[in-house]
Amino acid sequence: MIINFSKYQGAGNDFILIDHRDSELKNLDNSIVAQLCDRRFGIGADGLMLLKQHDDFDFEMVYYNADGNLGSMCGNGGRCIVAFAKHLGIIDSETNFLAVDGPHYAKITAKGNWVELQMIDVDAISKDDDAFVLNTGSPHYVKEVKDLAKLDVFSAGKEIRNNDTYKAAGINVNFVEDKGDHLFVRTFERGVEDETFACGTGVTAVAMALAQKKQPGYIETPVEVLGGKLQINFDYDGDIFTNVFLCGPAEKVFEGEIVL
Ligand SMILES: N[C@@H](CCC[C@H](N)C(=O)O)C(=O)O
Repeated sequence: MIINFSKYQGAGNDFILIDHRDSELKNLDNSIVAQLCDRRFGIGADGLMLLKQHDDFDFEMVYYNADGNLGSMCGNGGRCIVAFAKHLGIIDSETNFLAVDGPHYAKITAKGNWVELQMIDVDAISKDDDAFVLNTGSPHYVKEVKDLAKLDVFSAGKEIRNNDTYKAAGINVNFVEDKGDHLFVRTFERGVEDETFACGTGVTAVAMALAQKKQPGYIETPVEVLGGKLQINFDYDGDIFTNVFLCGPAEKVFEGEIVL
């Protein structure tokens, strides 16, 4: 069986995308996903997505982490699958699609490769010592640090992700340094079990956690990640974050065929 795929990246968070609408591919074994995402024995990616037909939405997004397991919501993956849907001619510049955490609206701006994805509303942020814990479609731990460029994010993130509190369900671990006019964020991702170049639900969680220090209102948060720049916009009334948009580039890198 030959399966066509496209490789996309959003701020360096990279994904294999497969149009599953009339694909011969019925079920995707977890071990095959893990092998395709492997950077030495496969195509290489932080995750894999299937674009599926859906009766009530433009399409459905099914997301697997690089370890082969079905993941929770992936923000950068969501932005990339919107660009993929546009490439396939399924949508024009706006879409409503379904993901694991519910319906999402997104728009592609005139610049072409810039995708603004609406994320779920968030009304709960808890504390773990001096860190914040919240769910933006995926679970996130957010810790402010100094001199983030020098931090060993792999070791520090791995230790938190595997401590007694988080080991069973796992968590994505974000470290943030406030640079004044923007935030610098680095993330150890559950399911990749490594630092990635960007995490969309992660930077969204970071922007919300740090917005608690600000006056309520409409807040725009520019973020620098290892793979580029993202921006998070939302309304914050002091308790709840609504109209949340994750904005950034989503670009096709190459396409090819998988022989299964
Ligand atoms: N890279 C993602 C997050 C993907 C989900 C995550 N690894 C998990 O299952 O916890 C993003 O851009 O949000």
